[in-house]
Amino acid sequence: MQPSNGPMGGMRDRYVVTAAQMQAIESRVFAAGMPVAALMEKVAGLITQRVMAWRSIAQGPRVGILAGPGHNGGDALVVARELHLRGYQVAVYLPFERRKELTDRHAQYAASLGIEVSPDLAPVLAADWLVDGLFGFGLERPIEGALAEAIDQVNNSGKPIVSIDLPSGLHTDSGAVLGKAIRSTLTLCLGLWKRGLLLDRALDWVGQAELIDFDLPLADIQAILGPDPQLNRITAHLAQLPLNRSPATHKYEQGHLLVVAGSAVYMGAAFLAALGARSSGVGMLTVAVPASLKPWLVAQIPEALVVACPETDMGKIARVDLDLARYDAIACGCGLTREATPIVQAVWESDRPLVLDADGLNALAQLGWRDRQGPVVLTPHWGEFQRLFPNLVAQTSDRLELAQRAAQQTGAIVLLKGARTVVAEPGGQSWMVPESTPGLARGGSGDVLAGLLGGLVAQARPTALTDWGYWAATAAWWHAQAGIQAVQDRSILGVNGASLADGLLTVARQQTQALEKQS
Ligand SMILES: NC(=O)C1=CN([C@@H]2O[C@H](COP(=O)(O)OP(=O)(O)OC[C@H]3O[C@@H](n4cnc5c(N)ncnc54)[C@H](O)[C@@H]3O)[C@@H](O)[C@H]2O)[C@@H](O)CC1
Ligand SMILES: Nc1ncnc2c1ncn2[C@@H]1O[C@H](COP(=O)(O)OP(=O)(O)O)[C@@H](O)[C@H]1O
Ligand SMILES: [K+]
Repeated sequence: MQPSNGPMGGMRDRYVVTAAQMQAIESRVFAAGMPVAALMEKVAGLITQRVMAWRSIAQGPRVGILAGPGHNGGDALVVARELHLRGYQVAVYLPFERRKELTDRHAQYAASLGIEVSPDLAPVLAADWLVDGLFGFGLERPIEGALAEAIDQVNNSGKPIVSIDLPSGLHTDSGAVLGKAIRSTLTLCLGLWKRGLLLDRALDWVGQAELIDFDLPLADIQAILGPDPQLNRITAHLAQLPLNRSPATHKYEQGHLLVVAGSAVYMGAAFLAALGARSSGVGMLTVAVPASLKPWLVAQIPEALVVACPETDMGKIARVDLDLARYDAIACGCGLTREATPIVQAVWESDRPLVLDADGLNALAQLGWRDRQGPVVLTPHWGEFQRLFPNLVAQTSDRLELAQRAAQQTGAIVLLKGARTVVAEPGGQSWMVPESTPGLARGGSGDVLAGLLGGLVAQARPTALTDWGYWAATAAWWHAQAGIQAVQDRSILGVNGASLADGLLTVARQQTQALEKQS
């Protein structure tokens, strides 16, 4: 699942940069003596290798190259030259009179080899596949006019497109479309992951994304991002799963999670949260549900201790008569219905670590934020987030920034669910989940995550807030990987509680095997 680009690939894979940070890192490399032209050759050589593996001459002999005025265009022109020398039929679209010097020289040399280089788009549109090297992280202003029309034609051509660094027209930091953008099939991000590529709003443009690791020195990366970067892309390398277990351990040492969930209307939510919790490996699982649900739930998940709570006429939990101090963590909210306020108040008053999801969040939006003794993890989807933080939503649409501001404002860990889930903790650390599947976009997926997260923190018992953020991000990563696994096993239609639970265990096994290989 991980891009494996050299022995250090896994290490660089975790970093996420803005355009300014990338520029600063590259400047250090150039200042240290690496010639710009030499780096361009190296990078374009790696891109060439990758695109040749993607489309061989037999699969697509005619290649159209879109080249811009800056070094993204320079990279593209070197790729054009290399593909030409290897026997592809290459045509270059270069619609800019003014170009950076290095780019200009590559354009000249490509033309001297007999490659068709022109401001005419037609030859490029006749190709089998395209390489987009119009703009990289240097895009400064919206794409308009003739170039915007050309991008429309390219997108409407339906040809497979590989973008160099990022789809031209996407803002490197925000992932927003600046006027017009190329819709890529494959994006080869150069050196370090650009922030904008990992945000939901960019996904329809990015296509499949891969990192081309060109060996940026870790010292230069860390000089700009710090030794312990604020923003991390969470991957298999970072996820410390499954949790260590001492041979002499017993069930209470492995964490005790209380799940408070379910109602007559939303019975399944309690079961799905319990499934997620069970797959986390938690030592003891107690599930508090309305009394009438107990026989059914026990039959579904016999290893859970199911507690029958007094219920209202409508089949909702009336109160939770439990000594909450006994639990290592509480996951509350799945399927409680909108009348969950007294339940949320009760768990809020305990000092136990609390994961609040679904109706727990809706109740919190009604109650308003009050300080609490124990740590809180909020796991909203976009709708719940808007209800909880209308003031923040009015300020920005950047999901990562929103999660960060919400964490700062409340002191909670905020896990904002989406196609690419983001996690932020109040101290400023945040995490982006880089891979997932739209197979997870169906009712119930989030309940499994809430249980999984609860089970994980009940075992890991983090203390520092950064560790809380890390474990929340790990749960989100694990859940997304399980979704990907479930799609592989059961098709995109087959992601459900059972296949997700199976997927969680498969991912845990893969992690164990990867660790064994390393040691
Ligand atoms: N040169 C090197 O050695 C390396 C180059 N890389 C490549 O260099 C790229 C960054 O290069 P640059 O800084 O030259 O930036 P770009 O190639 O992204 O483009 C910047 C150029 O486009 C112009 N421009 C910006 N917005 C425009 C618009 N809307 N309409 C028309 N012109 C516009 C700017 O004035 C500038 O000339 C990276 O994305 C990557 O592809 C590196 O990633 C790897 C190392
Ligand atoms: N398009 C998508 N791609 C990847 N993951 C998705 C997508 N849509 C939803 N998800 C994931 O599925 C889960 C849905 O959770 P949620 O919205 O709470 O649904 P529910 O309450 O019905 O379980 C979240 O973990 C979210 O990140
Ligand atoms: K590009």
